[in-house]
Amino acid sequence: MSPLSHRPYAKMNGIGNEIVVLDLRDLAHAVTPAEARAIAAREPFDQLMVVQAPRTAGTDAFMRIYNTDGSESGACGNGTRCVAAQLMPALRTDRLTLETPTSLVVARRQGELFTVDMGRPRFAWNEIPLAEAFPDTRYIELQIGPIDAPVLHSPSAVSMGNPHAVFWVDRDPATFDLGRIGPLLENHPIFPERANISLAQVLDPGHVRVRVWERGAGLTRACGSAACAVAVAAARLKRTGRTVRITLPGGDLTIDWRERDDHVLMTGAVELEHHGTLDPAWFADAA
Ligand SMILES: N[C@@H](CCC[C@H](N)C(=O)O)C(=O)O
Repeated sequence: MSPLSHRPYAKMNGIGNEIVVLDLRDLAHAVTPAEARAIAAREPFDQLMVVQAPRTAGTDAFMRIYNTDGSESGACGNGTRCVAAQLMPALRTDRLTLETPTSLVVARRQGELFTVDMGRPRFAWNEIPLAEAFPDTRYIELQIGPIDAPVLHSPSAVSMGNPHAVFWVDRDPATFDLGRIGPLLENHPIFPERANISLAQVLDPGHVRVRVWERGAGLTRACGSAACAVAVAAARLKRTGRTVRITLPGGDLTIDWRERDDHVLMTGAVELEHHGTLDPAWFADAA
């Protein structure tokens, strides 16, 4: 029987980003991609946040992030807020330091809102990563559609601990068929580790409307790291200031790209949908 059998989980969302939080702090088990996919098939999520016992002094927990397709991500802003909402009451704190395989993330609570320090954005082509050297990633050479009338072109590329491409559009992102275009761009050879794809419409210097196709998960109602990527890319292009409201289909996030230390802070709400228990039958084919 899978060690995950009968484990309780929390189904949550971060402004519509569907998140399952699985607390395995008392169980030494590395969730496999097949197990993540098995859970996604019965309790659909955009990300599965697996919380494990802390590995480093000064941290509160270790965390791994799985997409619907079983792949792992280096960052998940909305999921981190959900993990914070689950752990903070039990640990009797409003501030947590969470370790992932690639970074340390600090989360704070202020009333109903959770702020996650997503760290520093990275803009170098090989850190995003891109398959070719681009000296300036504010716009990269990439387009889809007819060569003389592309549907989308010249995205900004950013790493927020995971790869993002941001296409600037001048009408409501909902009017694009992102469900069709998203997979083509996610898997474009220019992104050797695939990419999260955002369409962003700057409404004014303090407000951007965004729609996201997530790597490994598809169309989503929200993506926190994409909101951060859009905010820093827009500020780099001087299209916005460093503090912006990002409106996603599921709701709003406030992103503050702090001048003092270059860190990106993401603030928003979370919602608990229900609690559940992992059924042993789900893992019958996930060995
Ligand atoms: N929804 C997340 C980002 C999820 C990770 C992404 N699909 C990837 O593979 O990088 C967020 O809120 O940041």
